[in-house]
Amino acid sequence: MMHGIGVLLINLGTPDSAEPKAVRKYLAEFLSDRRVVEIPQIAWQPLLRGVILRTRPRKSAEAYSKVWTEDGSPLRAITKRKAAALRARLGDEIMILDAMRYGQPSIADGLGEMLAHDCDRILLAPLYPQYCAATTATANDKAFEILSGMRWQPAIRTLPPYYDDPAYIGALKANIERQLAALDFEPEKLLLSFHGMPERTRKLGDPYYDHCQTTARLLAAKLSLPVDVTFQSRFGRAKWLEPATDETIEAYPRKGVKRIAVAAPGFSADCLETLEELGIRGRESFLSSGGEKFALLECLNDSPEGMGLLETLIRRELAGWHEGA
Ligand SMILES: C=CC1=C(C)c2cc3[nH]c(cc4nc(cc5[nH]c(cc1n2)c(C)c5CCC(=O)O)C(CCC(=O)O)=C4C)c(C)c3C=C
Ligand SMILES: [Fe+2]
Ligand SMILES: [Fe+2]
Repeated sequence: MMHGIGVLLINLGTPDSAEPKAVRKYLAEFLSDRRVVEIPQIAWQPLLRGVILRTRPRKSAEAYSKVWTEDGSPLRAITKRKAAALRARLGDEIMILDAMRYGQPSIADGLGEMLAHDCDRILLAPLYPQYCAATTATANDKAFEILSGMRWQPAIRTLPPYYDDPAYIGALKANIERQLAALDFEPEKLLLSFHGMPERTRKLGDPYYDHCQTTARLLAAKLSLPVDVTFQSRFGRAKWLEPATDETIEAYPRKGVKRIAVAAPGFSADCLETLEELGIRGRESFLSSGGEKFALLECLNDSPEGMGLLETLIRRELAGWHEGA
């Protein structure tokens, strides 16, 4: 082999433990990212330090503790499993590592390990199907920030968003249909819930909202049950993308929809936002408002469909770098 090739799978990040102290550290890093909160720092930092970091860590820690596993944070454990499964598919000539934009394992450590193993060509793969500056761009920014200190940089490629890729839509369809077939009831509706962002970010030109709508439209055309699209995880008082997942779920029974399945196609791995917000709080709110049957479907994770997709995407981006790709 003439060139060392590295693939860095990057996901959002997660605290090191479900303790308030670890959650506070994570939130401080996450919410100080100017790509995530687009309020001038002079106005934002006092609010963050004064109010948010005094109250939210305890609340979020409680939520994290409900979904924490033996392998730690679901997001981190699943992303790690994805890397291992991709290694098995691509072979050990290529160095495949997982990293988190916030927290551990860090992008700096991942890149450091690749450079120590003479990788001179590195594919950065932020695992977000829909582009958002608050997720995709900040992951790449972090990697380039680290490279900015190097005299001799590796060559870099970045994985493009894949929100309309037939391989992605096909993987979602297969994964969702497999799970629907295994339910003990027939849902009247499939809710597709995407993570939200401020409406202002959309007005400023971020394509995320349109990417989500395109994914949903292409997927819905391949499924046989009616689909709704909503946005979850609203944070703060500003207007976020609508309609809101929580309000939609609560209103269904009143409108005669009593059996639903919920999927979160924008998340490459299950995490706090799917397992706790949808799977626990969403379920409770649906059932207590008169709903009868509720199922949260798993994300692509390291399922056969999810790994088939990831292998397709990564091989495509390695073309010309790796012969056998
Ligand atoms: C404050 C603004 C936030 C924006 C903008 C935002 C965009 C965004 N986030 C994801 C994916 C994930 N977010 C997760 C957790 C999470 N998100 C925010 C805030 C914003 N997200 C917070 C404060 C948190 C932490 C938990 C909490 O206290 O509520 C996660 C899960 C992390 C985990 O550990 O499991 C994911 C994944 C996307 C795709 C996105 C862009 C639209
Ligand atoms: Fe988020
Ligand atoms: Fe090779």
